[in-house]
Amino acid sequence: MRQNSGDSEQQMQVHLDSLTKPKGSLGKLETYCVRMAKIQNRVPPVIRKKGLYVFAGDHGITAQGVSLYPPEVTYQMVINMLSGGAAANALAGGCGWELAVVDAGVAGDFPPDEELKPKHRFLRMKIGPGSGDFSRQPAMSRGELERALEAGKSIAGDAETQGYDLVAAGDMGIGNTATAAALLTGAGFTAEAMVDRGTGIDEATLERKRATIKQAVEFHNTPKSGEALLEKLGSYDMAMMAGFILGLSGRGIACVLDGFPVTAAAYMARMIAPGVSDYLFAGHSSKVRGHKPVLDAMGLDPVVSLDMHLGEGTGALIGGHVIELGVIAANEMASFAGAGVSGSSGDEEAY
Ligand SMILES: Cc1cc2ncn([C@H]3O[C@H](COP(=O)(O)O)[C@@H](O)[C@H]3O)c2cc1C
Ligand SMILES: O=C(O)c1cccnc1
Repeated sequence: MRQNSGDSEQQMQVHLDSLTKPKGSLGKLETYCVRMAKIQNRVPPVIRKKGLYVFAGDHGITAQGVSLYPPEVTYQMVINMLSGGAAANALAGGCGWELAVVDAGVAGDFPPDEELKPKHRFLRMKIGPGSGDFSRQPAMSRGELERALEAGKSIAGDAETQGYDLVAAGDMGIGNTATAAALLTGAGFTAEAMVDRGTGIDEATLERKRATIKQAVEFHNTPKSGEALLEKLGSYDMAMMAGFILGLSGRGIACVLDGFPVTAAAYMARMIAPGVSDYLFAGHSSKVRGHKPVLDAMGLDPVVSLDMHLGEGTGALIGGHVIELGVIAANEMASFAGAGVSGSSGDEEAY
C-alpha cells in the first residue's frame, strides 16, 4: 500500500500492532520495518531484490607499510570475487543477494570479460591505477574526485534499474583502513580513536600507521568538507562509494553499511548531504575500534555485532538479512482480526 502523505511511519506501526503478536514484541525488527516503510513510502515495505556493490581500489598509502598484506592482494581478490571464492560471495549467496564488483581504481588491468568469465557483474569504472600516497601528495585531483563521485551516482542509478529495494556497499582495497582513519581524523575524530590493526598489523606497525595518519592530516590541513577530505586523504573507491550513497537519494532504496571503510565513505557523503542518513542502516559494528564511535556520531544503531573485521560487505549482508526478516514478518503474519485471535485488553507495551 503506497502512502500519499508523510504518514507511512505511523501507518506502519498501526500495521505492526495489528499482527498476531504482543505489541512491540519484534523489538528492533519493528523499528527497521518502520524505517523501511518511510524510505519506500509504502506500508508494509517490500524487499524484492537486494544488491551488494563491492567497491575495489588501491591505496597509495600502502607505500608507507600500513597493512599486513601486499597491495597486489586487491587485484587478486577482485579476480577471486568474480570467480565466486570470496567471503562476500558465500554470504551473498547464503542471504540471496546479487553481487556486483566495481573497479573504482585497482592498480592493474583486468582481462576482458571473454577471458575473465566473471560469475558476477563487473563494473569497469576505473578512475586511475590506485590513488596517490596521501602522506606526501593529494590522493587524487579535483577532476578525478568529481568523476569518481559521478560514477558512484551512476551506480545508484544502476541499483534502481536492477530493481533493488535494498542495497549494500562493500569494500576491497588493501590499505583502506588507513584511508578510512585518515578521512575520519581529518573530519575531527582523533587518530588514537580511529587507527587500528586492519588486517592484523603488529604493535610497531600500528604505531607507524598512527604516526603516518597524524602527519598526513597535518600536512594537508584540509578544510572539513567531504569533498576536500576525499580529494586529499581519500581514494577512488571511497569517493565512488560516497557518490553511490549520495546518488541513492530520492530513489526509495535503503542502503546497509558495512564496516569501518564503508562507514568512513558514508560519513563523507553525510558531510556533503546530511539527508543521506534517512536511508542508511548500519549492518554491523566491526571490531575496528573507530567503527562504533563513528556509527554513534551518525546516529546509527548497528544491527549485529559479531566481532567481524573483514569488509567486502560481509557485515552489511548479515545485518541486511535481519532487516529483511523483519520485513518478511510484516508481510506474512496474520492480523488479530484475520486470524480470529483475541487482542490485548490495554494499549500499553510491557517493555
Ligand atoms: C585476503 C584478504 C581479503 C580481504 N577482503 C577484505 N579485506 C579487507 O582488508 C583490507 C583492509 O585492511 P588493511 O587496511 O589492513 O589493508 C581491505 O582489502 C579490506 O577490503 C581483505 C584483506 C585480505 C588480506
Ligand atoms: O571494519 C571493516 O569492515 C574492516 C576491518 C578490517 C579490514 N577490512 C575491513
